[in-house]
Amino acid sequence: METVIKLDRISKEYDGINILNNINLDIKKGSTVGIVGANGSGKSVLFKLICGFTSPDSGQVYIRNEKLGDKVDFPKNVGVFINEPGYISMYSGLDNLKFLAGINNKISNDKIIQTMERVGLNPNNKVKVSNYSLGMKQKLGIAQAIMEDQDILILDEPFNALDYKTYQDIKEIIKELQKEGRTILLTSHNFEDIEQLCDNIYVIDNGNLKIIDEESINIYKKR
Ligand SMILES: Nc1ncnc2c1ncn2[C@@H]1O[C@H](COP(=O)(O)OP(=O)(O)OP(=O)(O)O)[C@@H](O)[C@H]1O
Repeated sequence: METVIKLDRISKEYDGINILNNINLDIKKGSTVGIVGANGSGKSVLFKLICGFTSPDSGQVYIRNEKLGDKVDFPKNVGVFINEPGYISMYSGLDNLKFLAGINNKISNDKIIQTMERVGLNPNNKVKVSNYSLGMKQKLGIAQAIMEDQDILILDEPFNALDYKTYQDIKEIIKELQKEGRTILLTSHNFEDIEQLCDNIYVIDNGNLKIIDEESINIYKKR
């Protein structure tokens, strides 16, 4: 299976502390990979390195065999969901997505509307995003990450602070995206979700990235 994300000996430190220490990672097309680790262990830093939002102190990130920082700083066709995504608060959800879609200008308004409906948002809802509930904002974030049919999805805590119904809805959407063959990188503080959704699970521990195998999985379930 083709490798779509490759981290080659990546190190990153902040304020003299090694957040990621010489890590390697190889993610195959169409797989779902979970990253777990304690608060502050470096999960978001890892995701930001893959999105090109920050650069490593050493090592290389390759997305679809293209080295970041060479010809491209930001990889193409990568959908990113980060916690508390920034929106234009006085715009409606639809207008926010239209604005964001205008950057690449590759999808129609119909596609945006369909994507909103897909994640359970009403495109005709004129409520400003500043008045959206947290769950609505999360759904809008997912819509933005998938609306251009991005084949790589970086989902940092997509289930955070959701009510049960919205949590289930977003989980179902992720399962559909898996069936569509998208490559997904996921974090969650709920190990059960990670276990249920992911083909491979890694933990960041003291700057090291280790795969969680069948033998060690019970240790993490208990945490
Ligand atoms: N821009 C930055 N400047 C300084 N320190 C940073 C920066 N970004 C991240 N860090 C530090 O890197 C460490 C890892 O942060 P990161 O956000 O990746 O943790 P995390 O594993 O995603 O945590 P959580 O589970 O709480 O979301 C933290 O100690 C954080 O303070």
